[in-house]
Amino acid sequence: MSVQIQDTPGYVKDDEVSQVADMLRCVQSSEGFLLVYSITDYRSFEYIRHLHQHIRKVHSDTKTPIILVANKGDLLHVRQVPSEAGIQLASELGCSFVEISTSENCQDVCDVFQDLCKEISKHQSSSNGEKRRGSIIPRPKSPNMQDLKRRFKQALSPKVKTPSAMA
Ligand SMILES: Nc1nc2c(ncn2[C@@H]2O[C@H](COP(=O)(O)OP(=O)(O)OP(=O)(O)O)[C@@H](O)[C@H]2O)c(=O)[nH]1
Repeated sequence: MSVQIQDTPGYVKDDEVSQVADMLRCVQSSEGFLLVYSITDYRSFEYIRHLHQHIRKVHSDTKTPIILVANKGDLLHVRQVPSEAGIQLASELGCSFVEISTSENCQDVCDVFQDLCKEISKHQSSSNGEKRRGSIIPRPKSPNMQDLKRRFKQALSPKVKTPSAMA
């Protein structure tokens, strides 16, 4: 699997038409999403719903992989967004949730990207499976051998014309 990562701007104003168009293009070409906010910035948390709506506009499939990521987990003394709020939002949006600190634990970052890749791969194989199932042409029923034998014998036997058939 090859991975291409696209970082989008933190905030995109709705009246910045070209920025919105750029973001929608990026969303369109993506197969999975990490929605990241900072636990020290309530505005970044609130903005997640907005980003999620943009994704849904483009990917109506509710199974498109999305992970909600709460970042800056090391800055607990200036926390504005409780973990519970993140968990609640993730459940509302139907996605998974993780709280990490990119500056303190780079393994967390690797893990979250790996988890997203796994979800994308699972999603791809399940949607490919659905496509395949939808395109299968039903196989003809296997012939009834007794019936075939009977018809074969009938075809070989000399035809006797009955009087009624002659009339
Ligand atoms: N303490 C701490 N600081 C962090 C963490 N992650 C990022 N930062 C800092 O937060 C600031 C913003 O980080 P960026 O990586 O520019 O964030 P961004 O999401 O790209 O921001 P946008 O440009 O708005 O998209 C930088 O000063 C980072 O060093 C973290 O986990 N802990």
